Amino acid sequence: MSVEKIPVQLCKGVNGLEKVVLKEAKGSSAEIYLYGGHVTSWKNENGEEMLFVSSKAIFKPPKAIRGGIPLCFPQFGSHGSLEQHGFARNRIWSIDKDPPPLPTSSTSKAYVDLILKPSEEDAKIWPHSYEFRLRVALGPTGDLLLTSRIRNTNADGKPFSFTFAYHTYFSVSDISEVRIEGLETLDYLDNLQNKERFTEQGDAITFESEIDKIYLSTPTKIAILDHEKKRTFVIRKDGLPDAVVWNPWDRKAKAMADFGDDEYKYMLCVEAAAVEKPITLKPGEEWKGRLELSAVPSSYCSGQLDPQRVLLGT
Ligand SMILES: O=P(O)(O)OC[C@H]1O[C@H](O)[C@H](O)[C@@H](O)[C@@H]1O
Repeated sequence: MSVEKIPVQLCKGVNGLEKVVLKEAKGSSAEIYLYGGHVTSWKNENGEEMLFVSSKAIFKPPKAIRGGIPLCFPQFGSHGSLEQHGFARNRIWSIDKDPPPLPTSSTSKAYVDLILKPSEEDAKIWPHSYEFRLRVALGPTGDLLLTSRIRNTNADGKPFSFTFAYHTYFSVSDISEVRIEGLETLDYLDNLQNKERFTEQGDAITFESEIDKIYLSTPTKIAILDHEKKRTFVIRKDGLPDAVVWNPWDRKAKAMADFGDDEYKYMLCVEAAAVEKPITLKPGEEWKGRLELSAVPSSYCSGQLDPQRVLLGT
């Protein structure tokens, strides 16, 4: 079904960096910087900000913006020879004026298509040709939809492999009042223990110290319950089997120049990712990774919310 697209507004953001503003008819909005193809804002129809961006975020290349949804490609973390999280989040993307059609069930009218291709410099550090197309869309109920399409365009017949994450920083009212449903009993690699493999215990994940875990082969849906705000973020993902959970806590927060000392209390990263099993593409092949974020009211007080309903619901 073709829907008439709302024209994209391009304007100047922090430090004069260009950004796209998306507005959906019922009032939800999003902002995406061409620097990094980086979503830095997602507001619901009441204008409430759902994502966390540090008050000390630098908004100046080559440093990635601290917060929002950094794109980790072609490498997640230090799982490889490239710089931490690869380089897609440190490059200037372009608006893709004539993208290949993207079959989607969404009736979204507010969306933008961005594209990143390697520069000659990039080819020196990662000797491959690719087209990375990102569509950011607002759904009719204010959901935020990200679709990444990465195609191998190598002319030399060479395949390439990569790891990937949507490194989402969620805004939370108080990290000690947050829990994650959907990752119970899963295996994970603990970045705080030399990436050793462990098995998660059987109930919701809560937070009282630094956490940096890559949960493996997770369900499609994960719920993040914010008790104080009575709000549940629901993550739906496709093509991204893993999920990274990260909060730096106080010591690491103090060590990050672009992060406030106490900001760890107000954020939580739950990152839809493909890390354990790198994705390999032959020339001409394309990978698609989808992320759908929604924020639903959760009558969570005294455990009334039935997380299974949230996770198993439609
Ligand atoms: O500071 P950055 O390069 O953005 O990385 C921030 C964090 O990203 C991920 O969550 C990794 O699992 C963490 O180990 C890392 O500290």
